[in-house]
Amino acid sequence: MKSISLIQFLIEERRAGRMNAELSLLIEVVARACKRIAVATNKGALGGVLGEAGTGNIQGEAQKKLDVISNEILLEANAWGGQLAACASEEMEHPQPIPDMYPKGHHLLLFDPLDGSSNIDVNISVGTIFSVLRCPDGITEPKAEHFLQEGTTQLAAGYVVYGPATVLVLTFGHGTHEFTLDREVGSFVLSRRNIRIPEETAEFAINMSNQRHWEAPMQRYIGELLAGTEGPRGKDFNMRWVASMVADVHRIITRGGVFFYPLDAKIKSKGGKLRLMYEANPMAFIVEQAGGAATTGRSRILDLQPTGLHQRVPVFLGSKKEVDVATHYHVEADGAQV
Ligand SMILES: O=P(O)(O)OC[C@H]1O[C@](O)(COP(=O)(O)O)[C@@H](O)[C@@H]1O
Ligand SMILES: [Mg+2]
Ligand SMILES: [Mg+2]
Repeated sequence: MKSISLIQFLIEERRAGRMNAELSLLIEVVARACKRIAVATNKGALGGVLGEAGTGNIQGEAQKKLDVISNEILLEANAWGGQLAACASEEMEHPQPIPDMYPKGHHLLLFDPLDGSSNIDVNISVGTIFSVLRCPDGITEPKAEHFLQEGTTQLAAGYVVYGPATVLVLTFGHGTHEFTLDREVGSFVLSRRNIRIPEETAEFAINMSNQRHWEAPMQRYIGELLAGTEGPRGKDFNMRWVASMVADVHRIITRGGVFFYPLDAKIKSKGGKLRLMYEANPMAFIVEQAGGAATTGRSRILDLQPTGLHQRVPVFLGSKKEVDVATHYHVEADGAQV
C-alpha cells in the first residue's frame, strides 16, 4: 500500500465530501497533541513525571502527574486551533471554554487524556481517547448540558495507544482506520483502512478479580467461556486483561475479541466504572464502524441519552456474536424478573 499520511488522508476525505475542513483541522490538532503526549510518556519512563499528582482528580481517583500533563497538552493545543467552542476532560469537573483571545469553532471536544494511567508507572501501554460533537447553534459559552448528546451524534472519535508503536485509530462515520506514527518522519501514516472486527472470537477481556460481585447473567456468560470444550460453548477461550481500555480495545480492533467492564456490587451505585462521554461512546463508535457491537449489557451504548458529563456505564464491546450472547443473557434475566 502506498504510504499515505494522516493529513493526505484527511484531504482525500474532504475532497470526497466525507469530512469538512474544520473537523479535519481539529483531528490534525488532536493528533499533533497526542504526539507530544507520546513524548511525555516516554519522558515519564526517564523519570521525573511518574507517580501521583496530588490529592486525586474529580473522579475521586489517584491522579498521576502524566494525567495532568496530558490534559494540559490537549487543552493548550486546542485553545488556538479555531475549531472548538469548548473542551471537556476526565480530569476537569466542568467544561473548559476557549480563551477569549483565540478564534472559536463549531465543535465540542471531549477526552480522556491518559487512559490506563494506573499502568504508566510500570511501563504498560496507555492511551488517549477523544470524541467530537457539534456545538449547538447559537451557544457561545457551552455548558455541561450542551455536551450531553447521544453517542450517535458524534462527528468523530479516536484513540491513540502509546505502546511499542504509537498508533492512532479514527472514525468519522465512514469506517474505522488506523495510522501508525513514523517516529523518524514525525507523521502518522495510514496502516489499515476500513478495519473489520471478526464477528466470532475465542478471546475475552474482563477483570476476573471482580467475579464474585458480578450480576448472575455475567456469572453465567463468563462461566460458560471458562467451561471451554466441555461446556455449552463447545470451545476453549483465552483471556487477556491489560487494565488499559485503549490497549484492550486496540487488541480487539487488531484481531477481534470481546471486552467487558460490567456492573458489579462494588460499583453499582456509581453506574459502572468507565465513563460514557469520553470512554464508552468514542470506543463504541469506533467499534461499530469496524463491524463490532457495543452495549451496556442491556442497551446499545450509542443510543443512551447522557445525564452527566462524567456519567459511568457498564461496557460490553467487540466481536458482535459474543456481545450479542452476553447482552441476551442480561435482557433475558431482566425479563424473567419482571
Ligand atoms: O483497574 P481495573 O478495575 O481493572 O480497571 C481498568 C480500567 O480502568 C481504566 O484504567 C480507567 O481509565 P483511566 O485510567 O483513564 O481512569 C481503563 O483504562 C481500564 O480498562
Ligand atoms: Mg480511561
Ligand atoms: Mg484517564
